[in-house]
Amino acid sequence: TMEEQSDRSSKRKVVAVVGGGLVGALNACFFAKRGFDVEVFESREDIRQAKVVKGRSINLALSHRGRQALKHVGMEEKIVSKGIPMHARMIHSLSGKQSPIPYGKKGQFILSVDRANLNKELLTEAETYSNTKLNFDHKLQDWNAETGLMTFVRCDGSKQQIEADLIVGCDGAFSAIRKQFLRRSRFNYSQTYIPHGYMELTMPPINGEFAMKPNYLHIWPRNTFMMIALPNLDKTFTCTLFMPFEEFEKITTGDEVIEFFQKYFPDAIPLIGVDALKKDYFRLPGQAMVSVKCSPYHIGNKCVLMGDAAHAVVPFYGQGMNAGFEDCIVLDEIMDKFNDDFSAVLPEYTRVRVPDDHAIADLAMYNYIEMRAHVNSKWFLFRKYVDNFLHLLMPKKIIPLYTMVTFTRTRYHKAVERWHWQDKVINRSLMLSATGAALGGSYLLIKNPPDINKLIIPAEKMWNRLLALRTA
Ligand SMILES: Cc1cc2nc3c(=O)[nH]c(=O)nc-3n(C[C@H](O)[C@H](O)[C@H](O)COP(=O)(O)OP(=O)(O)OC[C@H]3O[C@@H](n4cnc5c(N)ncnc54)[C@H](O)[C@@H]3O)c2cc1C
Ligand SMILES: COc1ccc2c(c1)CN(c1nc(C(=O)N(C)c3cc(Cl)c(F)cc3C(=O)O)c(Cl)s1)C2
Repeated sequence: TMEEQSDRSSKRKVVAVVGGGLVGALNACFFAKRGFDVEVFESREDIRQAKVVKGRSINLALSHRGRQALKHVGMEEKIVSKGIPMHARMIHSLSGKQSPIPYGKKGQFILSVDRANLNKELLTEAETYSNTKLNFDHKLQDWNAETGLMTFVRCDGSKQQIEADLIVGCDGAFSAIRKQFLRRSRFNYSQTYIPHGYMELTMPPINGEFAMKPNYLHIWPRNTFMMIALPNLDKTFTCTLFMPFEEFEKITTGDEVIEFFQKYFPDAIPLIGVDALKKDYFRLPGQAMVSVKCSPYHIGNKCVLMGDAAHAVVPFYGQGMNAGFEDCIVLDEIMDKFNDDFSAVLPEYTRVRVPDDHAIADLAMYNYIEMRAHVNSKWFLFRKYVDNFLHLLMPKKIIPLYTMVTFTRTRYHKAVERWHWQDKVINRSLMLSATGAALGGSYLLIKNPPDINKLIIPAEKMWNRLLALRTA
């Protein structure tokens, strides 16, 4: 049993990782690499043995933070080689016009990776460590924060009691481990379901080739509605449609689906296919998206929450998994600093990581509200041009927020502070140049006044055009 095991090799502490998803599987590698006895407990069956059901290939954007974590356990190369680089966004306008906006310089790209494959590769890597054991069909039902005793239930209804020196809660947004935290005083918790849902649709290849240019993150920004598409190795795209639940509920027949796409994403209809669209759309209902923030992440020297169990974020920054993977590096660095002493490591992890995970949760929610409010293709293009122009003008001074988030390991809360500071600088310099122009202009006007009426119209037209960008 676990007791015997921990008695026998008393020097080797037992770490129980609850949840064998993306973060749990990666964490198992991190802890095994440090020489702990690692036991992973996953409620589902081993996804590597499930018959290859031609299900939907769900994909995710992997960026710098996540790659650094994979690199730490020697997995970066293996995962990157099976990812598809996306060097730019491809903005689809209502008229079907496609405009690329690069993510940055040549080498700056993000990767579209298959979620199921990533999970399988990480589980297999964890298993290569002799001091790691994977336990599938083990659903955590309850655990005791004082004794560290966990109760798992199997699908045949039997129960198993297991204890460990450290419990790492990686059991996702609806974490059972976190339930115990909720019963304790001074535990802060907030969760927000947003009114939008998401639905995945598949865009098949056309004549064996990608239906659209593959090395792009395709976006159809339509204020209230949005669709994005990421490429897969099998030359399909997985499209994610974001729409308020009340809109999902209005569409009940295949024809209404086509009517809706005709209105908002006309160019996507021939690419997905009318029949496929009518069928795919009713495969599953719109899925909910929740944002969870909590603190502290630990209890004593016994338990720590990581990944979505600690911070579920809305996906409007493509950072959820990247942040959860970065959690693993941060904890590992603190373990080095405090020599694996959990009573010092866990409080320090909460102190260091809570501000950053809360910052990315806020950023993602802010971007959701921003995209929903007034981001259509013109405004998206305009904003990114301004970002990139200012960055070109003052590369050291102005770094676009998404660059700090996606291509650096700048602490998330520092990136937000810098973004606010830069916004002030930009607004001030815009004000300065505007007043400068106004003063200079008015001086010239006084000196030789032109026929003012001829001026008003173009200025007003230009201003209205600018505003129209936001609402068109
Ligand atoms: C639409 C959408 C798009 C996204 N796009 C991106 C993206 O582009 N880039 C990105 O970085 N992130 C993205 N994310 C976020 C990403 O999916 C999550 O952040 C990531 O999956 C979190 O990993 P996790 O291991 O913490 O949790 P999960 O992946 O949810 O894994 C939790 C695991 O715990 C298991 N479990 C649950 N309860 C129990 C229990 N009681 N006992 C035992 N096991 C249990 C589950 O079976 C599961 O295997 C997206 C999310 C959504 C919804
Ligand atoms: C699989 O499901 C999903 C769902 C949502 C996302 C992803 C995968 C991947 N996502 C990325 N977002 C950024 C980003 O920084 N921003 C600000 C953006 C935010 C939105 Cl919402 C958007 F549509 C484009 C960009 C953009 O800049 O391209 C990246 Cl960089 S990658 C969002």
